Amino acid sequence: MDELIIRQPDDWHLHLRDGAMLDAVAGYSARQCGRAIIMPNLVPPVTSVSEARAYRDRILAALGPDSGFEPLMTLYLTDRTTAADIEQAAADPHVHAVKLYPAGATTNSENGVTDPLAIESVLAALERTGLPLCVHGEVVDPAVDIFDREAVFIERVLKPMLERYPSLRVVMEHITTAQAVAFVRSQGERLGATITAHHLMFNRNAMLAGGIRPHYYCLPILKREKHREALLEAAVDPSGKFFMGTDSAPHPKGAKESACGCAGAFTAPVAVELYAQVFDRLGALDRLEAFTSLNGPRFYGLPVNERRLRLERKAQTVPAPIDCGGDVVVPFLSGETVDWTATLVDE
Ligand SMILES: NC(=O)N[C@@H](CC(=O)O)C(=O)O
Ligand SMILES: [Zn+2]
Ligand SMILES: [Zn+2]
Repeated sequence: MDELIIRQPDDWHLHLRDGAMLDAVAGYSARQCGRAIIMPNLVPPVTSVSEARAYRDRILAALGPDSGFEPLMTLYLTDRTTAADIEQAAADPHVHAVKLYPAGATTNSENGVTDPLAIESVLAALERTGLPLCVHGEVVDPAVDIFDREAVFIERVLKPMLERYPSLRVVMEHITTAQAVAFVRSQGERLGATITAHHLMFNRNAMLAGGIRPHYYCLPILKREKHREALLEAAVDPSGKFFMGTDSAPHPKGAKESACGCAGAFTAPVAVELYAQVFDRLGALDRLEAFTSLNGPRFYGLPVNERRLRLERKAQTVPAPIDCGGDVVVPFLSGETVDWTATLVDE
């Protein structure tokens, strides 16, 4: 197959940032995706419906009037979030989920939740309203090895949470382990998961063997090969529980190429192409559309997109570093070649 036309994908986990960075990066996602779940880990974080609405307006302004892109907003949970905040979020047409960052787990998570099982009234309100909880699923316990933090989170936090709140709807974001794949499979429809392109493509050798490559550093951290293999099986799984979430997370070049580099891979410029390459090499292009464009809308209770995206087997070079207000952002795999080229089909 050298050409394939699929329903327009959505990105169920995306960081667009703010200000000059937002202006520089937003167009890359809008060129491919119809909608995206917008992560709220700005500085300061997006914690209220009014802040989410204002952020949504800034995203739409950055894109201009003809983008057709719909930002699906989320609220950042803190120790101070109330059940009333959740009721208000659930009633708002632009807020589609709330995000749980265990405090200290990842980039801009300092204001996150200290003890996820302690926010009982918030979890009860989520269960009552049906608003999904998106989770960065890693424990922050310094005694737990960084490569085990996701698997330990499932045992210590996610399992008890799903038992206590049997109707709570949860998306385990950016899963990276065989344990996460098995756990998502073991639960009913109310638990879904997103998978990034970079976790499907690479194991931790890509980051650490033959030199340390900071652009491969993201959280949860890349794992060993057997985990990547489990993710590949999940991505092509007919269950519909796994869907595309790029976790495209731009940072200034200097913050990544540093003695203490920050976590995040900016994959948006070629996101769908990277997934296409993965599915193609698995001989599973026929499963791509379900993963990129059908499973996510089903989980979130939204219609599928009407537009179509054309994928051609036409090699392209991943863009050079992008200028944004004096800083530079380096796309993941910048300067390297990908096998596919995606273009939106005109309506
Ligand atoms: N994934 C990352 O490594 N970084 C994300 C935060 C996150 O999604 O955990 C970021 O905001 O930079
Ligand atoms: Zn995360
Ligand atoms: Zn993220």
